[in-house]
Amino acid sequence: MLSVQKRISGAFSFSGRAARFFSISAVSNSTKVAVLGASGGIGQPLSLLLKLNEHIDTLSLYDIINTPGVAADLSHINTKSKVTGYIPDNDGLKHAVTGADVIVIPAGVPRKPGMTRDDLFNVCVYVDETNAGIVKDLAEATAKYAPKALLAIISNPVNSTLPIFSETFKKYNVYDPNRIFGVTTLDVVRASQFISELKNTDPKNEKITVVGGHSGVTIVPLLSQIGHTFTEEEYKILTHRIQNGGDEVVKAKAGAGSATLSMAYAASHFTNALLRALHGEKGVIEPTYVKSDLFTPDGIDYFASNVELGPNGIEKIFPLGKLSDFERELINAALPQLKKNIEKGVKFVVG
Ligand SMILES: NC(=O)c1ccc[n+]([C@@H]2O[C@H](COP(=O)([O-])OP(=O)(O)OC[C@H]3O[C@@H](n4cnc5c(N)ncnc54)[C@H](O)[C@@H]3O)[C@@H](O)[C@H]2O)c1
Ligand SMILES: O=C(O)C[C@H](O)C(=O)O
Repeated sequence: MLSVQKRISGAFSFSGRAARFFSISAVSNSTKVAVLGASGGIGQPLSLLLKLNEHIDTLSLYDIINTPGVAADLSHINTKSKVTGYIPDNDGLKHAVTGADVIVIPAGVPRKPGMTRDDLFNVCVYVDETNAGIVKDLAEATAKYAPKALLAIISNPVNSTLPIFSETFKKYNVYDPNRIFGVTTLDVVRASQFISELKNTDPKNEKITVVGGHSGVTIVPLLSQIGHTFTEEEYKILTHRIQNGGDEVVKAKAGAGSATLSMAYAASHFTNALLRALHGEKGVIEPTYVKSDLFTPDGIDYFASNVELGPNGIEKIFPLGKLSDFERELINAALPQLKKNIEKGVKFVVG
């Protein structure tokens, strides 16, 4: 775990006549990141990107299949982190998460054409496992063996899987809402790319906040806040494309899954933001789906908005800021759907 203070005694020899001895104090940057679902379409490229991350000392890969091979392959890359692969045998999940500072979770089945993300909640793919069941099992293990880790949940439907994590942690009396994040970064990445295509700009300069949740109408890009002028038609087209970016990929992959490479990039970006904050960087702000009071009066306990990250997770949740009439309508359309998705996740654990 990070922040273990180590006292290091070292001998530094100088060439020539003098040889001097020093004793120094240093913070051990022993940072462990675990990926659960590491052999999958997202898990593998994400693990590759994390292998390149200088903040990470130990990369722990867990999946029900193939992780020894993925870990062996990645371990030949000449970056500093040590890679270990675990499968369920021999308490693999326990060992994979124990001591982790950050746990990233892309475990679960992806959509096929014609499905909604919500359909993934109940679809049985792995014998008798659904995404809801997979996430609950992983939440239980995490609550038992790594309750202090920062958690980044990618598994769909994110609007419901985050509440499953929260309710499971409550059952184990280890719930800290500041440490559990639903990853909505792909919506932000897409928004920036789609805007740059329309405006012929460099996407890296297109910073956009996407709020709400992570499915269809619950994805609300705040296009009025970015300093471009759009026609009403452009507003509608862009918003529709950002809300349905996932469907674009699912359709193009024609039954072979959903976004994996762009998602790995997005998850790597978000994980890096968590790590930067863990390592003491100030002012790290990312849109993410979290336990939030912004819409509590509407009966909604989770909402994505800009969040400032710190060493213990959420430092501050920012309000949405000034909205256009169009965006207010989008939020109004998002709330009932989000409420249903959240209730479904809570019910799955609480009954
Ligand atoms: N949040 C987002 O923006 C976003 C974006 C893209 C995909 N997703 C979601 O991410 C999930 C994974 O997508 P994918 O394309 O990588 O799917 P995939 O089928 O390629 O990979 C999923 C992996 O999870 C593993 N797995 C299954 N049960 C497990 C368990 N109990 N413990 C550990 N691992 C387990 C599988 O063995 C597989 O390797 C899907 O639910 C998908 O909808 C979310
Ligand atoms: O669309 C999906 O099912 C996967 C993911 O949520 C996405 O936005 O690409």
